[in-house]
Amino acid sequence: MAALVRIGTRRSKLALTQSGMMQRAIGRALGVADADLAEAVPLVEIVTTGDRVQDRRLMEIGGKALFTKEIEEALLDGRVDVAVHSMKDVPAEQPDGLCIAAVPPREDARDAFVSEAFASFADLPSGARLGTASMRRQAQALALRPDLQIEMLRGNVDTRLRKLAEGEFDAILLAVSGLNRLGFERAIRERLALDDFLPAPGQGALALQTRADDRDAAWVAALNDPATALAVAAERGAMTALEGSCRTAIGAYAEIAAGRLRLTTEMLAPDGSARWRRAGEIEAGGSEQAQALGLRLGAEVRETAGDQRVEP
Ligand SMILES: NCc1[nH]cc(CCC(=O)O)c1CC(=O)O
Repeated sequence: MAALVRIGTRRSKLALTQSGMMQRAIGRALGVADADLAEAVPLVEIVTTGDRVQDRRLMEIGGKALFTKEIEEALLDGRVDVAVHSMKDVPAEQPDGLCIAAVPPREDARDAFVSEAFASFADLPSGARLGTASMRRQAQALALRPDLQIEMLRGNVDTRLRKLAEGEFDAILLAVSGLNRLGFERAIRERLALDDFLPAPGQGALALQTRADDRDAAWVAALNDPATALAVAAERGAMTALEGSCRTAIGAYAEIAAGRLRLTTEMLAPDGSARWRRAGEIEAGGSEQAQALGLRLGAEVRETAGDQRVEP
């Protein structure tokens, strides 16, 4: 049987797990039998610059776009037909010829507190070593607990859990969604309140990226969850207005309740000493209005916060 849809994927366990989930979903949408899945909807592994360069040079040479560049080239060349990304790693702008064609239902958007010795964030003793590479998590943790010692924690989810087990940190923060998908939910000691740790824009959601021509293909449309797509459009609108990058501490979270789309977005000083937050809601409708809500609230935050970027 010939390949119907080829999925380009990074090789990290999380990427392979997420791509495998979407492989099964695309197979179902196409009516492919389980036995034919690997041939009809193959996973094509691609190593990205972001995977090769695992140190602080990454921020200097271009940040999160480096996790998607080689996969986008494969899409544009026609070597693969779809890529599955963690939404929060997808830059604001799509390259010419590509689009985010579907946003599947979201996992838990919250951050997880992971620790061997301590049951919750509040239980951390004064001066405890908290591992994270995220400006946002650093600033939000320090806003609540300026006494903590934030330490750089890089690598994929397995590497981060290993470094915790080796005793380099008293606790680390990771996305609940990644841990759940990888089957590590037992590592989670606490799911942190959305209000304290407002998630990264798109956290917990996936993005199905295709060539612009495939935007309306039936197998793509079947995977889209309109409520998640709307929430993510609002969060990413805020991200755009806030010029979010690895060098800024920003958060955005939206959800639909009783037909209304409610967005909260914030920027923090990197040391957690100040926090600028806005919330607003509109009737849930089109993704353009959702994005406009994000752009408006994000611009308001940006206006009051000023430039809170950290120089590389
Ligand atoms: N930047 C790393 C990254 N990109 C996506 C996820 C998984 C969470 C998700 O689905 O948003 C993670 C790991 C983490 O933050 O713990």
